[in-house]
Amino acid sequence: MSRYFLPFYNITRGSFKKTPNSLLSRNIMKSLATEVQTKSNLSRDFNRVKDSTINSNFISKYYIPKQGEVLEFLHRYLQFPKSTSDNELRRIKCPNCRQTKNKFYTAIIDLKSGIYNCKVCMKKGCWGEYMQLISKSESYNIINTTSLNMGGRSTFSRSQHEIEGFQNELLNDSDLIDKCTKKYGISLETLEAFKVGIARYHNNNPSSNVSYKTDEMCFTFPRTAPSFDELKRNDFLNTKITRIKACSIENNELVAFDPPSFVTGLFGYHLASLDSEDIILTGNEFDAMAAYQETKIPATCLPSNIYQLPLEILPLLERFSKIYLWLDDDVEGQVAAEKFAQKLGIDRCMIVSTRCGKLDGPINANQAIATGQDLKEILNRSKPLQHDQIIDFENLKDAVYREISNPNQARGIESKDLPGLNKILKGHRPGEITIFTGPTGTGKTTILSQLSLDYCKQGVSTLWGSFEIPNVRLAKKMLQQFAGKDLSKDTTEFNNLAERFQQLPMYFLKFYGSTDMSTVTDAMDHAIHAFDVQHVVIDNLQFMTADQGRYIDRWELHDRILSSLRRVATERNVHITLVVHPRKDDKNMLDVNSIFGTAKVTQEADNVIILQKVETDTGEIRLLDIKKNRFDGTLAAIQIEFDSESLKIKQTLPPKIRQRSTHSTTIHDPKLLD
Ligand SMILES: Nc1ncnc2c1ncn2[C@@H]1O[C@H](COP(=O)(O)OP(=O)(O)OP(=O)(O)O)[C@@H](O)[C@H]1O
Repeated sequence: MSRYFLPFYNITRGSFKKTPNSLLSRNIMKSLATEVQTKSNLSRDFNRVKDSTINSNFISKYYIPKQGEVLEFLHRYLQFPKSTSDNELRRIKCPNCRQTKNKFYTAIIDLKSGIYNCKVCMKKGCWGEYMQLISKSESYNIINTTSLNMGGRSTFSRSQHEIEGFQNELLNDSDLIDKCTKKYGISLETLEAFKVGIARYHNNNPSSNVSYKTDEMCFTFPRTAPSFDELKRNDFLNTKITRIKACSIENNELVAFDPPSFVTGLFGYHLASLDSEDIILTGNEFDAMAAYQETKIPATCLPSNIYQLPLEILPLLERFSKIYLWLDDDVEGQVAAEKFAQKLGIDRCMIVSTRCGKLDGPINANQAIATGQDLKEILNRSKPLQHDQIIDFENLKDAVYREISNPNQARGIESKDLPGLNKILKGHRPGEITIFTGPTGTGKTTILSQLSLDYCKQGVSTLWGSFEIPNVRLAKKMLQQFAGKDLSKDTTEFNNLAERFQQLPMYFLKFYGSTDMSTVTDAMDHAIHAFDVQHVVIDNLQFMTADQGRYIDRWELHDRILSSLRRVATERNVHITLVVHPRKDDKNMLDVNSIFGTAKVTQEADNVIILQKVETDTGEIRLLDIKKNRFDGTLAAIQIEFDSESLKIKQTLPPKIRQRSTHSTTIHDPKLLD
């Protein structure tokens, strides 16, 4: 039966209704007529991102600017908007017209929607288009580990023929299919529809320490993407398998991606025919299958294991007028859902809360199906994200409950390498600024490299701005820390390690040495949009601003930079770690007043960490000394030891944490140094 004879469902009004036959055929003709158009738009958007480099700045046409965003952007990109009689409108230079003396400021932009139109060329455009035309993507200069030549195979490890056979392997294993039905509630038909299979793969999950040398039997979840190169029927969306995600059947920590380098594609994308208006986006494959099985709405999941919606995926979702974001109903899941809704356009996104207010309800679609819930009902109770405005407690209640019931997630990501740090700072939270200082050459970069890697392995997408040491040297240091040993003594493991390392959401700014802050801010903004960056490390303020501030005082320049970083941290909800050198004084121990700059530097910071180098009778020791902690005020120091094999620090055992009063002027009790 052709898909056009399937009943049309209308769930926008919260109910499933069969469409009458006459209307149905009209709808069919209409959708057939628009399909060719939809397909060519999809092809154009898809190819634009696929063929471009990592600098691409694709912005969804559904994206809605936040309050004040349009004006701020116009000022930042020196567009000098002119006022009009209407307070909501500004006259601007048209980004499409060729400008001549007589033709200036020919366009009008709406400050709320960002929609612009030009009275000379008659071009009308949305805010996303305007931003793309004005901000030059080449200037972003961001690279990932693949661009650093640390491996990066982007072709399959198996032949196309073998990959196509994975599905049959599963179909022949009735015990496993039985298990899927009993354990996950997923039927054979659903497994077949999503082309799920089985095959042996070795682990390349960077966050697990499990051996990656032996192959394990895994479920294979293919990612599919449109294929435009064949001259087939134009009313049909051809797709092809672009990447396989393999998850061990026995151990869910074991995950492999084939090819390891990112390739555009989504799980179950082939199930969304060209006339599909709606799609469900879930956290993982079993959630997507559960949602599709019960609601019959095409469903897909995030491409990797973390809350990241890469830029390359956005064009694939442009054709849907409604996107249900069905992520885990906890703090991390709902924060990610809100972020993705902004990126995809809040007016077409519905946020699904699986618990539907029930405190002990299921957390995701897979748990919901396993516990016999009505998934259609859960979907019907989804809500749109509110536009920026004042909200009452009723609207905040669910979020407050999620924070109370998930205190660990609310405290932030904990360091696995330095448990003592968690006892003091409690975790690494978005929206904060950490100032990190210490005497020259004592290991600031080394420690931040280790800590950022620690958080990144747990899914925190990270952007490094290394203005002092070249990216290749920093990445080499990080890879050694990732391996936990000196790779120069035995290079045989390099390829395997690089394959796992490049799965990390780790990005590097290509800027080096003195760089204008507005250029850095643009790149940061872009990385937050494109790679869902949650942690930015800037090493260091002095190198980034060297030779700048000729016309203003250097300290004033630093103050302005701190204000601008504060804005990014708060508005974009990212953690910014900034290395600031101390003033040149020869005091043995440093304190907050030793940090270079005015008091504003430490005032703007939520956390201040000082790497102390202390001479004792028994030799020199190093401490990580937390001097400011806005989260709960705990101040203490931990003693650390450096291992030159792994280039990592560890806390000396047993942890010697000494609580100190915030107002104490005593720096350290010498007994700490035993
Ligand atoms: N805790 C430590 N103890 C001893 N040596 C260390 C320690 N941490 C790092 N090192 C080594 O010291 C050297 C300098 O380290 P690193 O570049 O991290 O210091 P830094 O404080 O960032 O330097 P700078 O002040 O120049 O920015 C490196 O060779 C590194 O391997």
